[in-house]
Parts: sequence; structure tokens; C-alpha cells
Amino acid sequence: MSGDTAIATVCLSGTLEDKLAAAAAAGFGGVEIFENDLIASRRSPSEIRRLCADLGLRIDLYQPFRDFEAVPPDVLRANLRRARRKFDLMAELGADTVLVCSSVSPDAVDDDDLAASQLHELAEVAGERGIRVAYEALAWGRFVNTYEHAWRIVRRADHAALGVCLDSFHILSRRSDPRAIRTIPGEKIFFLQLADAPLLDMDVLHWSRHHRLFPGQGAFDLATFTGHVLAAGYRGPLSLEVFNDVFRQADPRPAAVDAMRSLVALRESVGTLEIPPAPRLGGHAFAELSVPGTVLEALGFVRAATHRSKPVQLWQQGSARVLVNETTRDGAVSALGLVSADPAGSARRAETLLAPERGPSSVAAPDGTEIVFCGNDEWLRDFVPSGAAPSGVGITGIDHIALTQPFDHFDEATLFYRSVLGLRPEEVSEFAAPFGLVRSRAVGDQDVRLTLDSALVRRGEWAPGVPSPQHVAFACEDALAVARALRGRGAPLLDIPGNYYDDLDARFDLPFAAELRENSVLYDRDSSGEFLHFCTELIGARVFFEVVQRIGGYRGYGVVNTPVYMTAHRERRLSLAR
Ligand SMILES: O=C(O)c1ccc(O)c(O)c1
Ligand SMILES: [Mg+2]
Repeated sequence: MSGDTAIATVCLSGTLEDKLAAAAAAGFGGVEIFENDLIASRRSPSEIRRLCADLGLRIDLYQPFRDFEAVPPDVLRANLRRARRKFDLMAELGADTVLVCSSVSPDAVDDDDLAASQLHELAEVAGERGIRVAYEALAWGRFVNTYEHAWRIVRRADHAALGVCLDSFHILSRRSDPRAIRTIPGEKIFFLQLADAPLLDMDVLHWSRHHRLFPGQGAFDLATFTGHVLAAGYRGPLSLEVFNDVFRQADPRPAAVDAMRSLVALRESVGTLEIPPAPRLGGHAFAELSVPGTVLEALGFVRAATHRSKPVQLWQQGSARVLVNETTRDGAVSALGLVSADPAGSARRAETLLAPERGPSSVAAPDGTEIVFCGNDEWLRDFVPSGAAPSGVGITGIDHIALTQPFDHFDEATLFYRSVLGLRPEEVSEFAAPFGLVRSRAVGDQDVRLTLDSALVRRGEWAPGVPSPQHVAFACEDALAVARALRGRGAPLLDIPGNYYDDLDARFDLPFAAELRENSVLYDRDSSGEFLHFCTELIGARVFFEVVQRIGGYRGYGVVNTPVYMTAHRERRLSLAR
């Protein structure tokens, strides 16, 4: 039974019909009908019931029923009248479970005995009609705001038609210990709602109504949480209830697929679904984009091979391989090749996780970038070697690839790379770039690193370069030497202003400070090590290259320096346009 999946209509955008169609198309077994969606619909409850049946969707929950318990007698009478009407509606709808959330009403009093006896009365009315009442503690409930408290009241009420609804957001946002869930008898857990969220230091109501995420996109440990609920004996559906400003505006069809991906990954991690495991990734095989060959030449690459059937050139230096594809128009990174211990296995996993297929072992990431799973070197058989002698100036491989994400795909991208490729998301960082705040999150493992960057708000005519540029970062062992060599070859390296180096001198006393300044090489240091890096100018509108040197196991990406080079890119673009 815990293989059943459901989604609350409130997660998705559009009319009730749009939401139901999207949920069904993504493969959900059931839905929670959110009351507002029903009220705004022109269809009668029985028509909605038929529509759901036609789409193959169960109606697992009707919600929410608010502000019921612990009230004076006259309010109770009105609340019971309201409940009877809703139970009539549920009978028409064919829904047998209603969510009652803990009261926020000024009419309510702090009296557990009263709450329990009134919920008992409600359960009596519900039970006679074959309806179950699932009582949920809202994190901001006036008197009841923890699941332990809701369970104490449900236990005291002691009615077969009354149980609890557990919602991971309310429980984890308040940092309640979820282990005690195991002490609730499984049959008294009437419903389970799942939502992740980023850790934000803000009022819980606002956090809940705007920033919930699908499992795996935020910072909560949903696998452990769900493990406790299943260990308690819960056998109902895993249902997503995510209030999120972005998803509420997004096309509901891909949003529902993203939602389903989160549940497939969650079920894998709690052991209720077996899917092909993520094969080990052995590094970046290539990055495919469209830049003039002369730029790569100036960076010390040689044209090593030509594709047998496509207008694609393979440029190489060390183990850094760049595919120049003349047919990709906007010049952005169009494909990434990743070395997989089992390319077919990687592709099977991606397919199970609902990634659109692009080729026999390639899939599309949420932003459309193609991810190609490569065996060690056999993909090279599609290329005819040019015979050019390998040379180079010290670039050894690809260190990471920075993929700028459309803001609306940022959270989806995190989940995609985490679940499909098995990469580990790092902390989210934010920095003030010249044209607004940028959110950045790296996903990676030992050998594959990607950074996902996104402008938080992108509006108006003033902000240039939409969408923002991406970049491919090459690794080297001596950034200063490589920078000098590349300048000598006339590579289009980006000039960094003197103020940056004055600040660096103030913060650090570096023996090589003058060389950094002279070569426009940037510097960062943290507890993990040191980092030297420099960039080329923008090549076309959408890409540039970076060369990086990691010292002593530095794990970051020099994010502190990003605003500096972003500004330099902007100035350079303006000066070229003049
Ligand atoms: O934000 C709310 O009011 C609300 C309503 C119903 C829920 O199940 C919930 O978790 C929150
Ligand atoms: Mg809820």
C-alpha cells in the first residue's frame, strides 16, 4: 500500500481540471482535493468524482476543515452544521477522509479535554457516514501545534473514526523529534503529507505557505522522517502537499513530473521501491558548446578529431575535451558528457526517474541541457582523429561546469542532479551580482562537479545578458603559469580591476599577490584550502571559460569572487559594443 502516491491539488497551477490532468499524466494514484480548488470549479462534486475516476485518480483526502475544536457550545453547533454539509459534499465526491487542522480561531480555548470531546463528537457524525477524520497540528496552531499534542488529543478522544494526519513540514519546521512517531499505532495515522523546505529563519506560517519544496529539493531529512512513519505501520499513500510560489505559477504538467520524481527517489531511499542504482561517475567526458575554434586554440587546445557524421569538432588538452557543435545556435553549453561505470544503467535510472530521453544513453536535464552517459572511451569511436600532436599549456581536465538555471527550474534541477546522477547538493549560497542577487548551489561528487546558478529575480530591460552566461572551468596545477602562457598566446582573458587586489592585500598577506594582480588571477581561501582562478572574456553571448587551481583539497568555487568577474564581463561587453 505504501507504494501509493498522491498529490494535493494545491501543489499545482491552473484550474482543477488542469491540476487533475497533470497529476494523472505524471502517474499519481490519488489526489488531495483542496477545498478552494473545488469551490472555484464549475463542476459539481459528483462530476469531479467522475472526472477523477476517468483519469484513474483516487480522491484520498478532502481538505482542509478549519477551526473546529475547543470552542463554546454555540460555535460548536455551527461547526457541526458546517461539518455535516462538508460530509454531504464528500459523499458526492466519493472521498472518505477529511483533514481537520488544529484551530487558529480566537474562539478556541486552551483545553485538551474539550478539544478531545468535541473531536469525538465530530468523529461520531463522520463515522456514521463512513468518513474518517484526520487531525493535523498546524505548526502555527493556536494551542495545538505539535504532532505529539495532536496525538494526545486524538488518543484522549478515543474514536475509531478519528486519527492523526502527519505533515512533515509542520513537524520538521518546528524541529520536533520525529522518532516518537514510531509510538503512534500505524492504524491511527490516517494520512501522511510530505513536503521539504529550505532552512529559513522566518515565521513558520509564511515559510509554509510560500517556500515548501518537493522531497529532496530542500534541507529536511524526508527519508528518515518517512522511515519513522512506515515503521509505525502507516500503509496509506505518500502524498505531497507543497505550497510554493514558483510551482503555483509553473506549467502543471512538468511540475507534476518533478513532484513524481521526488516520490520515486524518496521511495527508493526508504526501501519501498527498487530502481536501478546510480552507477559511479568517473568524471567529465566532455562539454559541448559552440565557440570559434580560434578561441580554443588560443587556450592551448588542439583539434584532435572530427565526428564521423555530425558537424562536431573535438578539441582536447590533457583530459579536457570540448566538443564544438556548429549547429547549436545560442552558444550555451548544449550537452555534458559524463563518464559512467555503466552508461546503460545510468540511462535506465534516469528513465525511471522520468528524465526525458534524448538518445540511447542520453537524457535532458530540466533546463534542456543534454546529459550523455559515456563509457570510458568508446564514445570516441564516433570521431576520426586529426593526427594533430597533443600539446598544451597546463590545462589538465574539466574541473566543473556552471549551468545557469532559469529561476523557475532551480529547485527542480537540484533534485534532478541529486536523484538521477546521485550527486550531492552542497549548501545554497547567495551573492549580490551587479544585476541582482544570484543563488548558487553546487552538486557534485569526487569526480563530477556542477554548479547551478540562478538570478533570484530577473525583470525589466535594464538587466542585460538574459539568460546569464554559463561556463566551463578547466583544472590546472599552476594557475599563474597557465595565465602567463595564455596571455602570451593572445587568449582573450578577462581583466580584473586593481581595487580587487587592494582588497585582497588588505585581507591576506600573500607572497604571490603581485603575480595575481599582474595576471588578473582571482584568489580564495577557506578551511578546506586555497583556490586560484581566472576567466576568459565572454565568448559570444552565453559562455566563457575559467581555469582553476585547487590547493590542499579546496572544495568551493570561489563564489566570493563571482560578482567581481561578472562586473568585469559587463564592462568588457559594453566597451566592445562602443
Ligand atoms: O496553510 C494552511 O492553512 C494549511 C492547510 C492545510 C494543510 O494540510 C496544511 O499543512 C497547511
Ligand atoms: Mg498539511
